[in-house]
Amino acid sequence: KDQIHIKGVTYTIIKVIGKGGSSKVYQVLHEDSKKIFAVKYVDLECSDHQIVQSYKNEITVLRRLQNKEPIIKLYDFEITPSHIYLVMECGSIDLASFLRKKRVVKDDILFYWRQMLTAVQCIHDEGIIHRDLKPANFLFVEGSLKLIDFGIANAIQSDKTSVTRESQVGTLNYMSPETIQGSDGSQGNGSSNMKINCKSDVWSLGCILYYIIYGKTPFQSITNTMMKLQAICNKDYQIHFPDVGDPLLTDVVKSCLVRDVRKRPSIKDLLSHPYVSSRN
Ligand SMILES: CN1CCC(Oc2ccc(-c3[nH]nc4cccc(OCC5CCCCC5)c34)cc2)CC1
Repeated sequence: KDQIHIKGVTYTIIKVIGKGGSSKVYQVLHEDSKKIFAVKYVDLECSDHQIVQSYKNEITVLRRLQNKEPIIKLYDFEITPSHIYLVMECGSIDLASFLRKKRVVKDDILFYWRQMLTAVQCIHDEGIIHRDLKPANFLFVEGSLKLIDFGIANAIQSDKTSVTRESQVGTLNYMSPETIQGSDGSQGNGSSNMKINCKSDVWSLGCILYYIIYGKTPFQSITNTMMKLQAICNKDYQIHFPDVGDPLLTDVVKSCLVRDVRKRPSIKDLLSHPYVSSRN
């Protein structure tokens, strides 16, 4: 049996959940407690100092956010010069895989939307902006959505070695216009103003909500990368919002996909939007 030893504790590998460049996520069994965990393994051999630091930053933030419900639990970790092991709670399925399998029932949309908003609000409250939010960053754990990562360290792809990889790593479909145009101050070329930069995550959340409602992201049909980027930034390119019989819901998704950052709502605004606040 393949086993992993972390801080002197033995875990038996059940299966590979996902693979990244230099990282893997396993579903493991903790022998003593017979509990299931997810172990994220990062090979630091061929990782430069920058990458090592990015993983350490991700761990620091993950530990700081441990008391927040919508953030994935970290139980233990081990950092050596050659590898990093993170023992985390194991979810049932990530949102990307879930949405590929089935459409969301309309009444569940509000439930998921509220949880995604509160999860992203947690990292914003810690001064973290993800800037690369997509369904694969959200995980179902006992029926509730939790944020798996904060966009600080490298991304993980789903382990579909056999099937063609529909992984969402590196997808541009959720990227905000200001991130594409580099006017969000992330390259230090402008205001590092938190209030404005948080809005990039609101755009991405809007793309996720759009995908949940309509089964595709707003610019998915534009396959040419350059054309896609231009359309995302082009104020004259109208995104269509077909009626789905819930004007409040279409109002929410429309408001997130406003290209003018100043006119785009904040997470706080979205949590007090009638769609969210007027229903139980
Ligand atoms: C395709 N198939 C995959 C297995 C399963 O989905 C998951 C199960 C557990 C998990 C997970 N739990 N704790 C986790 C802690 C960290 C990272 C995690 O995933 C990372 C990455 C895995 C690939 C998909 C994107 C997220 C973690 C995540 C997906 C069912 C669908």
